[in-house]
Amino acid sequence: MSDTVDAPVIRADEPGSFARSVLAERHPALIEKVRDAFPYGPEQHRALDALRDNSAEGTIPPLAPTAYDHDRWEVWGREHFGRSWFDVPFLWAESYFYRRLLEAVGYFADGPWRGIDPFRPFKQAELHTPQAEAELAALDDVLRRPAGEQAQVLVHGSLWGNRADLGFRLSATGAEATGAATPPLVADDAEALWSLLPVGSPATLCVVADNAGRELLPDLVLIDHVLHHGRAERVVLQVKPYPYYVSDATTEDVVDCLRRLAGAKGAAAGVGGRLWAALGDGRLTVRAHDFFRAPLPYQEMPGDLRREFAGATLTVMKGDLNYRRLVGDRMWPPTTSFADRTGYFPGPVAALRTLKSDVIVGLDEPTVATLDAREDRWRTSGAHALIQVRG
Ligand SMILES: O=P(O)(O)OC[C@H]1O[C@](O)(CO)[C@@H](O)[C@@H]1O
Repeated sequence: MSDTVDAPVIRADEPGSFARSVLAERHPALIEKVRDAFPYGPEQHRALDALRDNSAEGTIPPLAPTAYDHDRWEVWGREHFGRSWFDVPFLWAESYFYRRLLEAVGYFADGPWRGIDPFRPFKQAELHTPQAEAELAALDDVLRRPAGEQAQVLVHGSLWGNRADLGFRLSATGAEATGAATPPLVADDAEALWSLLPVGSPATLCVVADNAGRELLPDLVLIDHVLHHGRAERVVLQVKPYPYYVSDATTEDVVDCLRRLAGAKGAAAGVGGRLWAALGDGRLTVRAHDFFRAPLPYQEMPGDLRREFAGATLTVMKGDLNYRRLVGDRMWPPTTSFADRTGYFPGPVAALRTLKSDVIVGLDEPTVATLDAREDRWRTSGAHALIQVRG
């Protein structure tokens, strides 16, 4: 690890970079989308204007001393307050932007808007699109196939479901946005993943969720498969403790997805019913550890979370943000070993991720050469995906 540990931390200081486009283009667009989705009052409009102006040109302000979780952000932000949003680590800047956005809409304040998820309308809409309907209907066929085939299809469903996040679609176009074809994976350790969960083993699977809506539905179907076919005795689903990165799943989103499944027709309803029962008898647990909304890499996870991961037979990290936090949000040479980068992780870990930011490790030379030769934006377009495992 030592030869690559100095890979540059990703920041948005370079005009034209992906990180810059997220802060300078996606964030203002998101503010307007949230503003339009709710009948907010003048105070919230003023706060949203202030956030829009500040995050475009200003320096990063600390939270007010009376703010919810002020003390924690004082520590997390010590080195960054007073600097430009573009000069601090990209991971930190995005995370703090979402914290400020919640503040602007009154999420933490006493009053009627307390606890109202500003992204909920978008997440809910996703559950009722024709695509979601078709994906649920397709389960009638998929769940009749042999178990091994189901496993293969469902892990890919969960993987490509990650392409569906709203933040990404705020700027993606064409195939990137609609999620048309799915090319071969740039790394595919699916076999290693399933070998860690043999049928009949008393495994505990931990799934660190990413997006709600059209990603969480296939995640839940995959979890049902694992429990139903005896590949794990217990599953822990980790979600965010509050709304984050537009579409990240919270407990409320899990409940919405379970209701959607249970209320569907055919095989999907069976999945919903089994998962509902699994929550009732403790085979499935939902947790929302506070660290999941920290602007930090997993290498800095607290002891209780470390122990929790250590107790799992396998932890599956879903999505791009979890990948950045898992391997470190740096410009690693793409052939850097995934096993080395995740060597600190306290147990076997798998990443299921579509490529939506600059970070990438664990590729072989020929794959990198082919991608570089064919596409300018293969790291960020969302058109490619990977399954990587460290056993
Ligand atoms: O939902 P995912 O897969 O974690 O993707 C989130 C990604 O979207 C972005 O926030 C950009 O919108 C990336 O910076 C981030 O890694």
